[in-house]
Amino acid sequence: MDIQLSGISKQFGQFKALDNVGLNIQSGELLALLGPSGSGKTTLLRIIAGLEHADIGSVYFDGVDMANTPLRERQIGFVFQHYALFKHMTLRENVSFGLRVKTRAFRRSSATIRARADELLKLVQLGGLEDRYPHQLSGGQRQRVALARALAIDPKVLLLDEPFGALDAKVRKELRQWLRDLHQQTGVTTVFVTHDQEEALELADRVVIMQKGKIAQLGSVDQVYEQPASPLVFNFLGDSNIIAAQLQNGAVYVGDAEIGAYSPSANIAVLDEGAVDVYVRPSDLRIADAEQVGIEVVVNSIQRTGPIVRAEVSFAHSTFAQSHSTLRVELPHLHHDVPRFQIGATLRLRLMQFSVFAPQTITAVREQLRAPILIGRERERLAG
Ligand SMILES: Nc1ncnc2c1ncn2[C@@H]1O[C@H](COP(=O)(O)OP(=O)(O)OP(=O)(O)O)[C@@H](O)[C@H]1O
Repeated sequence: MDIQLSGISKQFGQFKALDNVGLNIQSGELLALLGPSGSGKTTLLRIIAGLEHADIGSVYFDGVDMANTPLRERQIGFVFQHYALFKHMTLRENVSFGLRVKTRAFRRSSATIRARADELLKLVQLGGLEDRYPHQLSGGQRQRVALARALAIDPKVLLLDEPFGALDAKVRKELRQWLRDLHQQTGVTTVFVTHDQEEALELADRVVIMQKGKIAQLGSVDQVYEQPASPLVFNFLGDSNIIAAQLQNGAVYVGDAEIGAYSPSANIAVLDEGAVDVYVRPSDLRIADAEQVGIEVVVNSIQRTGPIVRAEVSFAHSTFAQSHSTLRVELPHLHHDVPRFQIGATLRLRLMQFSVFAPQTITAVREQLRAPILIGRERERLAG
């Protein structure tokens, strides 16, 4: 089933939680809603579900306006962060609950319901545990029961609100892969909310990045990662270094070094020549070969954490506007560049991939971020 959201706005008192959101969710798609806390993700999910009403705008399922369709008729499966399983019921009873409470006319026989519950428990890899109670399971197992229960009603849409939010990192990773496989088997249109960009990028077909009640960007995982439409999107999807640069004759310069051509992405207004900010991920910096253009830096520190080597470097030439600041570099520990990252060494770094945006004040950059970042840019703007 496809879902169309058209001009959705929602206000809580004076606060605009959603501001004219339009979105088409394709049938069978796995779509992630990602964004900073308070950006409106859960509100949007609740409006799709019919748990909340939009002040303005409409929700269509397969082209049908849902305005007058109550929640119970929308055939939606939900899973929330805190699995609300019934403690006094076995797993089989939990999963079959939605089928058992249907009105007599729609209820299937006890044997059919039992078989369906057992089949779903097998699907979520809990076959054999049908008679256990929730307290006898791990957190990850309980969350899988919650998913089986949501699937029991043969939902047309599955809405997941931070379904793995309360679980530890390792279990989350396992469940991600598992959810991806499950989605491939069931093909149910699925929308899930997450704070975790890695989770969104790994799981979703497409990602919606929300900012202050609006859609900051919508695209495939590759599109949003490789062609972020704004500094917020870039920062939100991973670590950033920000370097003050110049745009001249279609090329981008850091100091005297031409680091590459300026190729504006389709979704961003073309920038004027002059000062710009270059955004580059620590993992997109490598040592330049002799014939390649590079930015000269000095290695300040090196840290080895498992499979990743992290270095902090500063610009080598004090004439550079960026000379007071540092960049972070990340390399896989077996990478051939690693031995050359010695403290005090002077190296030339190339930017394998970068984005260019209009310069922002540091306050504006910080406001968008959840975590502090290291920034390469001139002092005056640092004060701004
Ligand atoms: N029932 C409500 N009454 C008043 N304000 C609300 C209500 N529900 C949500 N809000 C506000 O609307 C904004 C958006 O909330 P929402 O839960 O949609 O954000 P979110 O992006 O899901 O955030 P988080 O990631 O922290 O869950 C927040 O500022 C929140 O405080």
